[in-house]
Amino acid sequence: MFVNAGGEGSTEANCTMSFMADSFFQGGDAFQTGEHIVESALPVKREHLVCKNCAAEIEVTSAQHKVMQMKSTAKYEKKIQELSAQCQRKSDECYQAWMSLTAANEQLEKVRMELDNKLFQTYSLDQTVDKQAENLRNISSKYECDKKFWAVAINNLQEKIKVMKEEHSQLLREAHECADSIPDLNKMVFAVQSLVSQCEDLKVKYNEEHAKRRKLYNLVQEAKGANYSGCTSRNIRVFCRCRPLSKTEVASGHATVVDFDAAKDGELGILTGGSTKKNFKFDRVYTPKDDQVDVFADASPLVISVLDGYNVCIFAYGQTGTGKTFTMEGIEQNRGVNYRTLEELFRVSKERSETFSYDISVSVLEVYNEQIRDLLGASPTSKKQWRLAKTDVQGDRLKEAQNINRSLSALGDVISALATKSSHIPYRNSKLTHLLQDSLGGDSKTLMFVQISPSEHDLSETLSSLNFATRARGVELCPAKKQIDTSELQKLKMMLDKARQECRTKDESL
Ligand SMILES: Nc1ncnc2c1ncn2[C@@H]1O[C@H](COP(=O)(O)OP(=O)(O)OP(=O)(O)O)[C@@H](O)[C@H]1O
Repeated sequence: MFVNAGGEGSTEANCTMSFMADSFFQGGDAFQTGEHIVESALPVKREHLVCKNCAAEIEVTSAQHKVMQMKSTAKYEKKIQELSAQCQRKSDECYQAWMSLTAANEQLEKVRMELDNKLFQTYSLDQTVDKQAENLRNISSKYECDKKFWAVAINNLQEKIKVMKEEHSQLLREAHECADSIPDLNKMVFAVQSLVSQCEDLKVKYNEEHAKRRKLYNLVQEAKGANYSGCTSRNIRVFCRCRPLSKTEVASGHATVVDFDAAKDGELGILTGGSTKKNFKFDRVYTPKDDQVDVFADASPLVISVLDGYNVCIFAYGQTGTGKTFTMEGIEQNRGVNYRTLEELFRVSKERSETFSYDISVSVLEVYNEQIRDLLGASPTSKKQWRLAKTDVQGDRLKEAQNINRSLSALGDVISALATKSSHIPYRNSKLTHLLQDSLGGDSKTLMFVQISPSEHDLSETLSSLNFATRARGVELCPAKKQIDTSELQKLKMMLDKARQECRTKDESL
């Protein structure tokens, strides 16, 4: 039996075993070719081995088997050593290779990152380039549009210039023709200049005539005032107005104490008790039946005086509840003097707008307890506080009455001083007279409405008001001697008509 440990084996069918060294067993020098293992004659323990090639069972002794195993083990150990050394070498090589591979990978990674950066930069640059290209395209298309627009504009302008040049030449031709057709242009210019200066003269004369007319008109107005009072120089006119009996007064059966029989002549009588009657005379007397239109018809000439440059003052005086507000302010459906005066001012100033220009401003003031308040400039809150101040303070009624009396007595003093032509007029004694300084006396005109109640219950107040009004009307100012006769009035009227006629002629010639 043979153990074929590798290549070809020989076949022997005896008990002698011949082990051929096999090149397969490297380092297997324990098995020399031709080496024989002889069995001893002693009975030995035998073991069976199985051929790996042919699966034949081989019988060997234990010693043989041991030798075989030892040799084989040595051989394998040597082989293992060689393989371990080889393995170590390969491991080292692997390690070296791995190290260089890692380095290469790192290098590669770096290169890859650089490449990414470059790519990113390239991408950004691409985008910038795209944007720039887009901008360029926009600019270029705008430029194209502008170019077209300006080309059209230039064409139009060229056309216009052409037309203008033609017109210019046409005008030049016409100018030459005109110059040829007017032999003496200088003479015409001179004539026009002299006409202009004549016109200027006429304007000056017109203004002079207008001023004269204004003076004459004023004289007539004063003369009219004199008609009622018999005086020429009076500048305070007094209109008396009596309100109707109120519903309460009628219901309470109050009797009327005012007699209006001679009201048309500016006279009224007050029944003071029994058959006694006290008479008063004013420039006008209005009965309860006279309305706002009647009242303003008489007041409106003063408006003309304002526009002629006079200071004018219109005020209402009288006991509480007698109609001062009604006369001055009126009610919404039936406006009083204030509104109608402003309306008239604007109407006349518009009528005169070609000759004169007027600046009109309005202020509304309240004089209360010797304090002046601008009603147009006041805010609603302060107005409310003002009203509270009027009513809340203790003893305010007394103070109010004292102040009203002070104002009225100061007004009376001013009027007296004016009437007596005193060198000192006490305007500063009250806020009211101070405020009215420019409108009382001097070249100013004053109209006072004295308001009265018809009721017998107000008799004493009515008499007091009428007495004050009579004083104010300036009895002392116009002594009876200074009466104007009708012939003088007639003369003034004729002068006024003449001036008017002259003005009209001048107007027409202008
Ligand atoms: N001529 C008139 N015709 C009809 N009603 C009148 C006339 N005058 C005054 N009244 C009425 O009499 C009342 C009192 O008038 P008004 O308020 O004008 O008086 P006043 O003098 O201003 O009062 P106060 O001094 O208290 O302010 C009002 O209701 C008003 O409408």
